[in-house]
Amino acid sequence: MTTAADETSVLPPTPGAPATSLAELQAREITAWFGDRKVLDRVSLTMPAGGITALIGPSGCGKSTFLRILNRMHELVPSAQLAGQVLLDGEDIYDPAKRLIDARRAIGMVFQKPNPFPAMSIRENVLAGLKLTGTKASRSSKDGLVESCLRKGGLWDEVKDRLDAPGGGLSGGQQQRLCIARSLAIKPRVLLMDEPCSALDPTSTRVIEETMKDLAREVTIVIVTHNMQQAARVSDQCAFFLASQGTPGVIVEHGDTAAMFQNPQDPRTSDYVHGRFG
Ligand SMILES: Nc1ncnc2c1ncn2[C@@H]1O[C@H](COP(=O)(O)OP(=O)(O)OP(=O)(O)O)[C@@H](O)[C@H]1O
Repeated sequence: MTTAADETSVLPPTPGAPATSLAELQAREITAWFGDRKVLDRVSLTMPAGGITALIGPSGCGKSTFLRILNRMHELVPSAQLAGQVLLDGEDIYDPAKRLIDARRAIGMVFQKPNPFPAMSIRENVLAGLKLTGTKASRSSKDGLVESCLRKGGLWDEVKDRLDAPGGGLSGGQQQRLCIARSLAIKPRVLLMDEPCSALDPTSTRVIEETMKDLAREVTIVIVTHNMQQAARVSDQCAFFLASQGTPGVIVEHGDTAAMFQNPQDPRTSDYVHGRFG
């Protein structure tokens, strides 16, 4: 179980630090186990800087596991093991010399179920990452951060007059956008989204999709989705995962989203994207 505290237990950016550049994320030969059960086998994927990569595939093929490996959340599971590399702009986040906290700071995560701190105000939710790490910031810089993150999360206009109202009082779609704003407050270079719209209605889903497209200008996005229309609408590239008959998950095919949907190279991809299984 992942909690909101996991999501925000990261260091805030250094005050006055320059804006970060777009980052490429590269997974190399990732193999993952839970206990002695191998669930991913030598999965490699480059997620381009400033692009939206969608991870698609049937239930149980390892998409969420792969996503959680991308910001070192897999290692929170006691039985979990891993081989391979995850390179953020060429530097392996699993290098023993690297700090876990730096990986979590650079690579944020938004979960399937919106998980704001319900009793905290909207403003406090956005600032939760700063607060948890005890970082001092002036009232005016916090105000600016709250506004910019809520704007980027596509929520500002709806909440600007009630920033002190509890986060738990927002609708599901608004709560998810609040979680996006909260993850942005620590200025991640990559944002991982695990089925972020699966608990939302179609209108909220479209608002989040528009928010994602805007965000991709400044943060690399990787999204797990079961919704093929959503993958087609939002992503630049797709990776199709499959774990056939108890074998570990692999990427069957990946590439430009339009090509994956219109002219897939593998018949299994064609069957999946056209809804013939999964
Ligand atoms: N904490 C865990 N402990 C043991 N096995 C796990 C754990 N989490 C996932 N698994 C197993 O790893 C495999 C991959 O699961 P994962 O959740 O990554 O798949 P998925 O493609 O994201 O599925 P879904 O689309 O249903 O979310 C599955 O067989 C699952 O049962």
